[in-house]
Amino acid sequence: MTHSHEPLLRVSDLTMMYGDRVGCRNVSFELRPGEVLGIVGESGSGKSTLLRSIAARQEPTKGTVEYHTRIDGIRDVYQMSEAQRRLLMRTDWAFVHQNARDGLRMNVSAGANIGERLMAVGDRHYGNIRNAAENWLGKVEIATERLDDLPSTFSGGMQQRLQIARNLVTSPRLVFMDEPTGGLDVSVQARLLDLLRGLVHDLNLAVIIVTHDLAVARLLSHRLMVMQNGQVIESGLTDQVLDDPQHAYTQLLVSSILQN
Ligand SMILES: Nc1ncnc2c1ncn2[C@@H]1O[C@H](COP(=O)(O)OP(=O)(O)OP(=O)(O)O)[C@@H](O)[C@H]1O
Repeated sequence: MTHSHEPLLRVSDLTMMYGDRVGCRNVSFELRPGEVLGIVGESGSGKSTLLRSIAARQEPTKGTVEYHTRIDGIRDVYQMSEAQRRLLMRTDWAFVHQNARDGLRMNVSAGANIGERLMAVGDRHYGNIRNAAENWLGKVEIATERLDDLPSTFSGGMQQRLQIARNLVTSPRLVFMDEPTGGLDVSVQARLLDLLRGLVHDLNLAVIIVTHDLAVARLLSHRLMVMQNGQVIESGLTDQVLDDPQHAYTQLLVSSILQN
């Protein structure tokens, strides 16, 4: 069991180069259980590169990502075997994509999308799996009578909520989110944000969320990292960073939002 004073995740000196081009450079931070970290910055600043490198989706050029696993204690995720890393990614970790289609299987039912992740961790009891799927549809505010429908018959907001249910059914402790409300109508975004905030709080999830939307960052994150040209130029408590930005770039980012 992880004690709350121990970090769940430790990222040290993470650098990702694409040839000569910097994706992200020298990023270090720790994340505790239940903590929500927002990564903000303009397009091309390295947010997605950093997220992918932390989430074991793209091996960095340099640096380490250590995670406090339930079974083996602290492990460097890039030193794990492929099988161990895959297991981690579909049990204790989750990844919510901006485009729900990237995180769902569109040719199987909503219920199967949720159940599949449970089966991947060894659950074989059909009744239990169906109950869990129904339960999770309810939690993400989708009518349970839609259990056997294909995700392609869902609205964009419903697909995103289904993706969240599929991700959370295995009770992960760390969730990566890449612009989870991007591409949705403003009213749909607000409802989704509300739902996410409730789930993150109720399930005590640690989250790393990439967003270019400072309002989303403010609502969900405890702490913020501001990126520019692949580097973290400012970090701190969300309210501190947004209300009293120290770096000129952060000041510009905050004031440009306020003017809109
Ligand atoms: N697969 C790739 N190959 C080469 N260069 C890449 C690749 N992915 C990203 N980059 C470069 O790395 C830098 C950071 O890009 P990244 O996509 O991480 O930024 P971002 O902040 O997530 O941007 P956005 O908000 O537009 O998604 C950019 O200069 C980009 O051109």
